[in-house]
Amino acid sequence: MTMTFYKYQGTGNDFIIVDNRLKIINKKDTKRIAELCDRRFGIGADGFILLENDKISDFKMVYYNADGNESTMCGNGGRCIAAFAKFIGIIDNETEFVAIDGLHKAKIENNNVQLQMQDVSEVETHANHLFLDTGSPHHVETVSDIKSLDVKSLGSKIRYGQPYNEAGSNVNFVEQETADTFAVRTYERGVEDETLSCGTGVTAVALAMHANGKTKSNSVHLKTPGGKLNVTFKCNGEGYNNIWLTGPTEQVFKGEVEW
Ligand SMILES: N[C@@H](CCC[C@H](N)C(=O)O)C(=O)O
Repeated sequence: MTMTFYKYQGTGNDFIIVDNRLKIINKKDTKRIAELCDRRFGIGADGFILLENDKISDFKMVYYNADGNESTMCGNGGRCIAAFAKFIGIIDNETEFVAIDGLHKAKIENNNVQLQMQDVSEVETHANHLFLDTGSPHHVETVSDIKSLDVKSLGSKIRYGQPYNEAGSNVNFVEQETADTFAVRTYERGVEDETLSCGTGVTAVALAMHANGKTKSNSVHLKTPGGKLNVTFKCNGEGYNNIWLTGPTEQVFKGEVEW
């Protein structure tokens, strides 16, 4: 069967997106998803996303990591699928859709997409890092000289180490630049490498840096290797709500491939 796909990127985090409203895809074929995400033998992407019908919201987002396994929430993918939903005409400039972690609102202005993230009830503070779940699990560690860090090797040790083990965590390294600006590099589980940007990752970094007092601002700028993102939020004592992730998205190309 020939499948039409669209390639999107959000600050360099790239995705294959397929309109699966007519249920054309056999979702159990995770081997084929991994092949399509392969950067040498396939289309190449950090993740594979299906847009499906939903009974209570505008559409459903189903997210797979580049390894072919369905995973938890993807923030940049959520921003890209909102732009795609507008492109195929099922929404206008505002939407509410469902993903694995629940309902998300999104607002689109030209190529810029704002995505509301789930509330975060707890930020765990440990001796050398913070840990929180922003729809996906994130380890956050402050470093100096972030540019020269070997993110793949350090990230993979943490991702497979205690207490995360096989289930794993995404790993974010962060260096403060100004009172409300942080440089971030992320090792993504399921890609098993550094990606150019991670939406749930920068959301985790913004909240963690507020929780540990490194910033007092509730509008935090995050500089990733793939571009700039912004996270705004309200602090409600222990946790955070009204969390919005904002940044650019782009449709890179459309293609056809055998499924
Ligand atoms: N790129 C994503 C995160 C995708 C999920 C992650 N790899 C995991 O398995 O936890 C983002 O933009 O949030």
